[in-house]
Amino acid sequence: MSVENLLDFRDVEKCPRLVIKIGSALLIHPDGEPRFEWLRTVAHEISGARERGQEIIVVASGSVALGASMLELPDGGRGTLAHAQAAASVGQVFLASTWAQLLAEYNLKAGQMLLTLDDLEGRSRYLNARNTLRELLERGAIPIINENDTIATNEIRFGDNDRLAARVAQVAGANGILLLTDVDGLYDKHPEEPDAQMLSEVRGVTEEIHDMATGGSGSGIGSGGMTSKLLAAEIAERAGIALAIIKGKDDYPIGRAISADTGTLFLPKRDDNAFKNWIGGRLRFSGSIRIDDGALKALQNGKSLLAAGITGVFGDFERGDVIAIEDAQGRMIAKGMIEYDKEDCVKIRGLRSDQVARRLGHVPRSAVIHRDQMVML
Ligand SMILES: Nc1ncnc2c1ncn2[C@@H]1O[C@H](COP(=O)(O)OP(=O)(O)O)[C@@H](O)[C@H]1O
Ligand SMILES: N[C@@H](CCC(=O)OP(=O)(O)O)C(=O)O
Repeated sequence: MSVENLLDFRDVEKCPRLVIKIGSALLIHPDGEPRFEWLRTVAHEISGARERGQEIIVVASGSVALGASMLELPDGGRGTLAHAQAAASVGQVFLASTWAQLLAEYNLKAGQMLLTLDDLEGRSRYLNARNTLRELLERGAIPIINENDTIATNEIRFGDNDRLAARVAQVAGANGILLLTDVDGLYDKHPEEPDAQMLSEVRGVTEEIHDMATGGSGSGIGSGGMTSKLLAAEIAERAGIALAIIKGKDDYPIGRAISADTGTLFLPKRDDNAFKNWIGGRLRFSGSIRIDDGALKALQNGKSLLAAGITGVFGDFERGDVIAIEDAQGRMIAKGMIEYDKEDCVKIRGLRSDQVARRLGHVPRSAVIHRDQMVML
């Protein structure tokens, strides 16, 4: 299962989970008015994807540009950090409600997540983001993600929604990322230069590729320019996720670019199971969990590990550590990222889910180790 050409981004088998990033320049006219009708065509495409069974996550820029126009701030709100933060605060309310309204026309629910890149670095916040994304997707909602610009500092200036999209894709275990922007793809030099040529495929974001990006945003509405898209492509490449830069200006932009096969596709280095590869590659564990025969059978059938099947807890570990799973005879049968620390595991071993809630006094994660975060040996 991996994306090898642009057409595959629409293929639910090859790309069951897709991140779509929409740049500010697409969302807003130069006079600051939102492009509602255009956005409705994107909502239509998202609903079509959901109907095909594809899970969609949206990374939506535009809060600063929208808020700047609403607050009548100069320089698109990017003159000072205080302006950008105030603009983002006002613009985000509008941005999120616009998405909610347009998706509702297709009977879809929007779930807002405001993140900073830092949120995805720390282990427990990473896990929280991962679980929220998973829950939203399982319930058929569309996560609408933006930077938490009212507190972010560097990100708001450098337009890191491109990198945020790549990190979100990694956290969500997505198979593909589409960066929709106001240019048809990556050109070998600034697209306004007369002999500039578009690249249709990139294997490896080398120095030479980075050198092709010049300056910041072309429109002056966005902020990252091609530079931040290439940084995103590098993250995606390493994470084993295919990424494409496509033109998003026209109505129904995704279908249009994909059927015409125009855009720049960045091929991933490995297959799309980078997270499991990472777990599978772990050689040292801070602890282990012993399970009974019933749980062993469940795991062999692709299920998650529940507290009820745990018979022993060894070593010392924190939530988010990769630990070993042993069968009743003490043979290591799997590795996985654990959702509880050692102390809680001891408290809940052998308990049914309703008993776990009572024992810990809070609503727990349904699984002790989720199947997406487990590798059988
Ligand atoms: N080599 C290049 N190929 C394509 N676009 C480039 C290149 N170098 C700089 N750019 C500029 O990057 C812009 C896209 O970035 P940006 O305006 O930040 O869009 P978005 O708001 O979608 O993130 C293009 O409009 C273009 O002017
Ligand atoms: N988070 C900011 C946008 C940051 C950003 O990456 O912008 P863009 O280059 O237009 O995708 C906002 O909502 O205005």
